[in-house]
Amino acid sequence: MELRMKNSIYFIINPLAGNGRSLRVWKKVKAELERNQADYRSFLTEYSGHAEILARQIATIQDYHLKTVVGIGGDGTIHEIVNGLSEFHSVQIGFIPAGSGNDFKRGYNLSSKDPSSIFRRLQRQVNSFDLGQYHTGQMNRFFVNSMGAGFDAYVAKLSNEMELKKWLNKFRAGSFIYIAALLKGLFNYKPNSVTLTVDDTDYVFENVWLAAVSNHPFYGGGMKISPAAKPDDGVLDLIVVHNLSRLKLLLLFGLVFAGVHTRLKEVHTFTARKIKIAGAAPLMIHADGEYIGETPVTVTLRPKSIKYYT
Ligand SMILES: Nc1ncnc2c1ncn2[C@@H]1O[C@H](COP(=O)(O)OP(=O)(O)OP(=O)(O)O)[C@@H](O)[C@H]1O
Repeated sequence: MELRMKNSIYFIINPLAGNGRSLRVWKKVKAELERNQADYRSFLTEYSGHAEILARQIATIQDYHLKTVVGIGGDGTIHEIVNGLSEFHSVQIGFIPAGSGNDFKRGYNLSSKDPSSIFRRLQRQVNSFDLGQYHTGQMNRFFVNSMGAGFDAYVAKLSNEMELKKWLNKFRAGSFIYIAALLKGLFNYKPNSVTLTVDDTDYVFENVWLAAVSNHPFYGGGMKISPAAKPDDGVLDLIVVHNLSRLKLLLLFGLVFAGVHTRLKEVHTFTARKIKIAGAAPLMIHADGEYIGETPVTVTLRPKSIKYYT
């Protein structure tokens, strides 16, 4: 493919996101770009992981000419684009939310009412945000929303595997996927002993359901897991949920949409620049809602190192 063009806008579209919603959105955006005679190129993703490869290829081939890459899709798409561009610090990222969960949109306060307004937004100044980074024995990668160990990773794995997801997406009821997976996981998951190293201090928690590290409040399609988290404050927000019955955990997930679960005595919150999570037995971990492996995992932050148009 011939990619070399000066200062044009590159679009990466996941045609499957939001059960095809992103293609409808792309049609509107394209019409707006053509009305404005914009200099742009576009690529549709063809498989899982393709957005990351495309973003890296575009940035590598374009070198210092590249200014803007815009993703259209869900949280999985922006996760891949950010990972593809993580070493290209001058690239500015735009995103048009068209997925089912859309926590990235909520967390970074992006507008999605009029997708074609992206062209006007791209004329404006970008803002710098913190970028979460996680390291396991095998991986050293980035997250934009949150990552977590334990029950939430288990639920993420279940929800991504659920056939119900496609069906619910048709009715724009994506948030219910997480609720269905959560109910299923609730009966199967066994809490564990976990050691957390928060900056330089060790804490041991028994019967831990989950330890979640966030860059902004939203998780799982609109739940405010870390209500005080801010994507540009230079710290990660950690929440630990332990020592509670299945019934109370269910109650907690009812409270989490309003972000008032942090008042419960079984919920502990921390802020830190570096967090290590290690379970007595390996715990499942997720990054931005995708199951990625097992603990131990170390999470750090690159302050204000990524530029998004909001
Ligand atoms: N052509 C493709 N075929 C199969 N999978 C794809 C393709 N393109 C992208 N994907 C994968 O689709 C997954 C889901 O995409 P994405 O998260 O953007 O949409 P969503 O699940 O509808 O939204 P959200 O994550 O906000 O709920 C991503 O993990 C991505 O890797």
